Amino acid sequence: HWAPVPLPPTWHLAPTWHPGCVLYFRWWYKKTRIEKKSAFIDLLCAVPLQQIYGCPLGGIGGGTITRGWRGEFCRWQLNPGIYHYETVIADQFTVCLRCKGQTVYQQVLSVERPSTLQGWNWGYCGHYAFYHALYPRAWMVYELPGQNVVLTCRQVSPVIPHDYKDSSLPVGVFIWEVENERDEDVDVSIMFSLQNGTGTKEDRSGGHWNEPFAFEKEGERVAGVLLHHCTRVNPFTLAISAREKAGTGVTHLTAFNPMGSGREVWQDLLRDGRLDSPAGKSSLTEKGEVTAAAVCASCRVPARGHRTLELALAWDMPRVHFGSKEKLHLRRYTRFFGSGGDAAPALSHHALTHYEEWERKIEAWQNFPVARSQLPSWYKSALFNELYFMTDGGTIWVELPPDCRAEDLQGPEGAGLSHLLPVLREYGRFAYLEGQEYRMYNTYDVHFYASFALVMLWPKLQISLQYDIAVTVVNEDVQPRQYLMCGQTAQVKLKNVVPHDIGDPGDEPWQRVNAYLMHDTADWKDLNLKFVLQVYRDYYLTHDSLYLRDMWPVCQAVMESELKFDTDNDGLIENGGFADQTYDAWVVNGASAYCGGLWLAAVCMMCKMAKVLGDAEIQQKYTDILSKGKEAFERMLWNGKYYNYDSSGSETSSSIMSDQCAGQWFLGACGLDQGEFEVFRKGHVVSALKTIFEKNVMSFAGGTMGAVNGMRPDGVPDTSSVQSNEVWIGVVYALAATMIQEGLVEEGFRTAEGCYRTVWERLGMAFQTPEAYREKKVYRSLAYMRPLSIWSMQLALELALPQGTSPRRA
Ligand SMILES: C[C@H](CCC(=O)O)[C@H]1CC[C@H]2[C@@H]3CC[C@@H]4C[C@H](O[C@@H]5O[C@H](CO)[C@@H](O)[C@H](O)[C@H]5O)CC[C@]4(C)[C@H]3CC[C@]12C
Repeated sequence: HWAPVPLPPTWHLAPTWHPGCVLYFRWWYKKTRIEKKSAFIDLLCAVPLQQIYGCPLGGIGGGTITRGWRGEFCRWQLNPGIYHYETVIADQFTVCLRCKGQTVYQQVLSVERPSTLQGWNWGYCGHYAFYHALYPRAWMVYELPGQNVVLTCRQVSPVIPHDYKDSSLPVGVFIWEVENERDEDVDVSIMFSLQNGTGTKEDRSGGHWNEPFAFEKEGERVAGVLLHHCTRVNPFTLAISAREKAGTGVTHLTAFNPMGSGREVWQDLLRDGRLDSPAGKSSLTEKGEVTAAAVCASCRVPARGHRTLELALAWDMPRVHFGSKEKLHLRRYTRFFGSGGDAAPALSHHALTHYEEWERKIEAWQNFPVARSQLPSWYKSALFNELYFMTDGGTIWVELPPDCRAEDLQGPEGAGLSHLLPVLREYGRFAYLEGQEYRMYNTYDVHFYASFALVMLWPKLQISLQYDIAVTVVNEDVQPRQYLMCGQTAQVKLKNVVPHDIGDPGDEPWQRVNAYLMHDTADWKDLNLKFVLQVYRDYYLTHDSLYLRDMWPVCQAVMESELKFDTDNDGLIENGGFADQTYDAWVVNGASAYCGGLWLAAVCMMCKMAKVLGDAEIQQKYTDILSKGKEAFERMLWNGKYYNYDSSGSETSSSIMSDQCAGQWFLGACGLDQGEFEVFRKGHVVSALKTIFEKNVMSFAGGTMGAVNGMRPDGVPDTSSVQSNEVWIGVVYALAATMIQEGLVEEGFRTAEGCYRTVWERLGMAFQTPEAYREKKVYRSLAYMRPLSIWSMQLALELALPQGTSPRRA
C-alpha cells in the first residue's frame, strides 16, 4: 500500500495552501491544458508503482527498453527522455520442442493470459522460472515442466566501463542455453515476436511496415526482420534477429496481426518448429492497424547435450528531435553505424558477433567486487543494479554537429575553454534525467551525488558534461519568468552561476537551460560549490590537467558569485532563509552544516587547485578565507556532538542532518582530509557520523531503512518540512561512503543496507529506486538519479585497498 507522496496536499485544505501550490497548479493548468504540453514535473499524475521491473536493454544514450522480471517488455524510452509504461503483449519468446519429427511442447514463456493472441499457449507456470539480474546482465531460467529440458536466457547489453563505442549501441542480446536432459535428441526452436512500435497509439497511426533481412560480414551471418516505424517525428526501425551458424536455422514471419488470435503464427511454428519465411516486404499498415513480426532460431540438441541459440533486439533511431523540434541531434552510435536510418542490420550483426567479448569484459569488471567474498551480496547487487539509471535515466548521448564552432557554444565573449570543442567532438554530449518523473537533464545539485558513477566508469562523459556546464556558466538567459515557490519574477539564468539543469527533453536541452522553475536557483547556495568540488574530484581521479586548466577560470567566476553569500564577511556563506539548495522544500537560515560544509570544502579545493596551477595570489586569497571560515563554522555550528542544521536559532536549528558531512565526503574522496588540508576536525567528523548513525539510522524504523534526512536530538524525525522526514536513498549511500572513509565501515554498510533492502526487497522497487521514502507508506519520484552515488561507497572501499586492484576498469 505504498503510494506517491500526496501532492497536492489534500483538496479540502485548499484554502490554506501555500501560495506556491496555487502558483504551481495555475502553471500546470496553462502548460498541460492550454498549451497541451507535458509538465517537467507532473504532480497531478505521479507514475503509479508497479513492482514489475527488471534489467533494461540498450547501451548508453540510444534509448532503452526495460524488461520486467517476468520477461515482459514494459518500459520504453526511445524518444529521448520521454517514458511510457506499457507492456506490449506481442513481445514474447516462445519455445517449441520436437522429438522424432513431432511437436511435443510449444509454450509462450510468459505467465500472462491476455485477451489478444488467444491462439497462443499462454499461462506458463511462474513456479518453474527464475530471474536474476546483475546489471547490465540478467538471467532467466525456465524449467519446462515434464520436458526434461532447461532453458537459460542470458540477457546482455553493451554497458562497459571506459568503452565509448559499443557502450553507445542501442541493442540487447538474448543467449538461450538449451540443456537437453532426455535420452533422445530434441529439436528446439525459440521464436522472438515483436510488435512494430512501443505500445502507444502511434502503433496504429498507419504507414508502418516490416521486411526480412540477412546481413553477412567476415563469414558471420545474421537474419531476421526489420520493423520500420514511420512516424513524423523520430521515426525508427526495430530489428529482431538471430545468428545463423552450422546446425542453427533462422526463419521468420514478416508480418502478423498482434491484435488478432495469432493462430496462423502458432500453427506455422507448431507444424515444423520453423516459420514460413516469406520473401519481400509487408504492405504498409492502414490507420488503426497494428503489425508485428517474428524470428525463429532452431537447432537439434543431442540427448544429454547442450546447444546455444543467439537472438538480438536492435533499434535504430539515429536522428532525434526533442520536444521543441528546433534542432536535429545525431546519436553517438551514428559515428560508427551512420545516420541514414538503415543501421539496424549492421547493429544486429555487431551485437551478435561481439556479445561474447562484452560478456568477458563485464564479467572481469563485475568479478572484482563479486569475488571479494567479504563484501555482502546485497552490496554487489546494489552497486551494479543501481547502475541501470546510467542508461535508463532518459539518457541521451549525441554528437556535436560537425559545423559547431566554439563561439556557438560559448557566446561571442568566449569562455576560454580551449579544449571544449576537442572534448565534445571526440566524446559527444551526454545527459540524463534527474528522474524518470522529474524531467530535467543533468540536474546539477543531484548529479553531484550521482557523478561518482560517471567519473569512475566513463570519466570522459563526466568531463564532457562538465564542459557543458562550464559553457552554461558563462552564458545568460535574460528572459523573465515567475518562480513558483516565492512568486517572484527574475531572469531564467544569470551569468557566472551554475544552472540547476540543462533543460527539459520536452523543450530544447543545452539550448534552454533551467527547466526547473520552483525556485530562482541563481540564489541557491550549493550549485556553484558543487561545480568546484567536482572539478577537483575529477582532476584527482583522471589526472586530466587540460581539463583543470580550462575549468580554473570558471571555478574562480562561480566562487566570486558565491562570495556574495558571505554577507558578514566571516569567511562562511549564509543561507537565505528559504530552501536554497538541493533540499528544495527544507528552509535553511544563516550558517548551515550542509552548505557551510560544502563551502569550506570548495574553498579548500580552490587552494589546492591554485597550488597545482601555481596561482599564488588566488591560493593566498582562499587560504585566508578558509582559516576564517573554519573558525566561524566550528563556532557557529558545532554543538559538542555534531554540527547543527543551521545557526538561525529556530526550533529546528539543532536538528541532526544526515547530510551534514557532505563537504567532508568530497574531501575524503580526493585525499584532502588530513594534514595541511584538514578542514573539519577529525574528531568532530567522527562524532557527527556516530551521532547520525545512532539517531538518524538506528533510532529510525529500528535501523532498517537507512538514515532519515533530519532527526531531532530527542530521536523524533524533524517534521518541520516535507523533506526533513524523508529518507533520500542517494544521500544515504553518500553518507555510507563518508562513514567508510572515516573508518566506520560496519556502520556504513549497515546504513546503506537499510535502503537497499527497503527499496529492492521490501517495496519491490527494483530498477526504479526513488528519490525518497518516508517511514510509512509514502515514496517520491520513482527511478531517480541520486542513488548512483553508491559508486562513492565503492570508491571509498577502493581507496582503502592497495593500488592497482581497482575494479573500475573492465
Ligand atoms: C509549493 C509547495 C509549498 C511550498 C512551501 O510550503 O514552501 C511545495 C512543498 C513541497 C514541494 C515539493 C517537494 C518535493 C519536490 C521537489 C522537486 O525538486 C527537485 O527535487 C529534488 C529534491 O527531491 C531537488 O534536489 C532537485 O533540485 C529538484 O529539481 C520539485 C517538485 C516537488 C514535488 C516540490 C513541489 C512544490 C512543493 C509541493
